[in-house]
Amino acid sequence: MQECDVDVAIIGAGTAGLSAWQTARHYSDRVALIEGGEPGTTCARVGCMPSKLLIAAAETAHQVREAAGFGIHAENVRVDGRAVLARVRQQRDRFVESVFDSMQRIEPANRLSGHARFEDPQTLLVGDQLRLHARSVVIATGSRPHWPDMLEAAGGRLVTSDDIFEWQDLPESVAVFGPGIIGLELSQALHRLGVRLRVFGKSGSIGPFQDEALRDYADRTFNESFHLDPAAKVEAIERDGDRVAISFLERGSGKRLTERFDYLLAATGRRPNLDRLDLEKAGLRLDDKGVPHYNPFTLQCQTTAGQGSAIFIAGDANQERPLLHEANQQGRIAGDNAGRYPDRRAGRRVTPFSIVFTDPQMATIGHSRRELERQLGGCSGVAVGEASFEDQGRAVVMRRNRGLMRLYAEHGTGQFLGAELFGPHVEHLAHLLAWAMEQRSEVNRMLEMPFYHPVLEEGLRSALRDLSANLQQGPAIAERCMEFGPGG
Ligand SMILES: Cc1cc2nc3c(=O)[nH]c(=O)nc-3n(C[C@H](O)[C@H](O)[C@H](O)COP(=O)(O)OP(=O)(O)OC[C@H]3O[C@@H](n4cnc5c(N)ncnc54)[C@H](O)[C@@H]3O)c2cc1C
Ligand SMILES: NC(=O)c1ccc[n+]([C@@H]2O[C@H](COP(=O)([O-])OP(=O)(O)OC[C@H]3O[C@@H](n4cnc5c(N)ncnc54)[C@H](O)[C@@H]3O)[C@@H](O)[C@H]2O)c1
Repeated sequence: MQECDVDVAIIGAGTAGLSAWQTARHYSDRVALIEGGEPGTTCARVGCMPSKLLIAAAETAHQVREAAGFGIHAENVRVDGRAVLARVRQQRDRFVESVFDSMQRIEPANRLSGHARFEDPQTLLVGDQLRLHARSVVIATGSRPHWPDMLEAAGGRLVTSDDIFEWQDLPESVAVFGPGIIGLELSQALHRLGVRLRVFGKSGSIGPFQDEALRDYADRTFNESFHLDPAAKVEAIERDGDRVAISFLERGSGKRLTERFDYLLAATGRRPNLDRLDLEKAGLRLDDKGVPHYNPFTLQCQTTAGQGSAIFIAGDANQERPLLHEANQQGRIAGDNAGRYPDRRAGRRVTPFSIVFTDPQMATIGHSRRELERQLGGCSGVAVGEASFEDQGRAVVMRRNRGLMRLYAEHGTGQFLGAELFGPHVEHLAHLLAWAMEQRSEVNRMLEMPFYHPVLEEGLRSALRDLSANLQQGPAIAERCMEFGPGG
């Protein structure tokens, strides 16, 4: 077996691994990046980018159908499934290509191919041919789709988000298991492209929402378009020729129904790629799911003796916040600390926030209300402000007046602490709120910011005013339309 010495070894050339490589490279020329699967990153190959491409096509079909609501009639809308999927793949391939281009900048000697696993805390076996000794290691191995055993009954008709972008044409029907983030984005897109579907959940949860008011609102809204039961009673899953037969108790009526679908899409969560790393040989303390204990600011893993190890963990592999911008930022922190090891520095972690690209979009910023109540000693510590998009001026203009937002702040200080949003284009409002949290803004200071008219941000102002009133720091909203123009 070939032996090799490096200063830093990074396992996984995804978003976290690439950003770790770039940062660690500031300290040494001997930084190895090891990729054992398909290069190109999850985001570009099977994640963020192809899913948003599919959503963009679905959104277009929806807008054309909805045009009649403005008095504009586009007859005989036809979705060409083959063309839709061909464009998804064509653009997806361009994104993957741009990742390949950036990888070309890495010297060939530093780019290793093969599955890596630990032999001891500072030695990796890469494939069957190479033993790599490293002063420090970054685990950036990402995650993969995970499904419960009961779904296996669908056999070859069981698919995940890794598979569907390779479809040559849209199927007639899909049963989606998991109304989480991936399940909702893909379900709505497929529905709008003409695929018949039903979405089955388990725990009652919908997307990222923790606030019941938002969850119930989203439940009602999605159910106006397609069947979604967040706490479904599924009795049987069986193969029936080329199809999957699913027997379940219908929501509301409790009637036993059996429906057949072309595919069963498992969107039941993702699990970190840690199980084939031989982590027991790395001398790390693991939690009950096999994830190493690590410091969230340095991303340094703990040894079984509770000391800082020479191993760092970033991105989906640690499951803390499995999102692209987090993988990138965590990769930088882990790469910096692996490069300077045994010295290490606490990295700056940004406000948690996530955006789901459904319509209406869903977003969460900061901590959930339940978490804040836990931290601040119950509901008396947390003030809530809300506003609906149903009568919001700009949303009405665009015929997108569905949704609700709830904002949270601390009683006494008036500091803004978090929000859950469901509404049109809330990706932008979510950024404003995340930036306000980064500035540690108080609600009344946020209200002093300029607001144009007529814009969706005026809806945010209404929620902030409600929050200010509930903090007992501002007046109750009486005649808001008179004060700010129609639809504020
Ligand atoms: C359908 C879908 C849509 C998404 N949409 C969004 C979105 O809109 N916005 C957003 O922020 N996030 C989104 N995400 C999440 C985002 O894609 C991930 O958080 C991000 O890509 C994780 O990056 P990573 O570097 O941790 O992992 P990856 O990019 O998966 O990289 C890990 C790499 O490690 C390699 N590897 C694993 N084990 C080994 C080993 N033992 N040896 C060598 N190599 C190994 C793998 O082959 C892989 O290339 C989406 C995810 C999915 C699935
Ligand atoms: N827009 C984005 O930022 C974006 C998009 C896609 C994915 N992601 C990332 O990917 C991660 C994984 O997404 P995900 O949707 O796979 O996970 P998730 O945890 O968001 O959703 C999984 C869902 O499956 C349900 N479920 C579990 N077991 C089930 C069963 N037996 N039957 C029916 N339902 C079941 C859960 O209750 C949950 O609703 C997300 O946490 C997110 O960080 C982000």
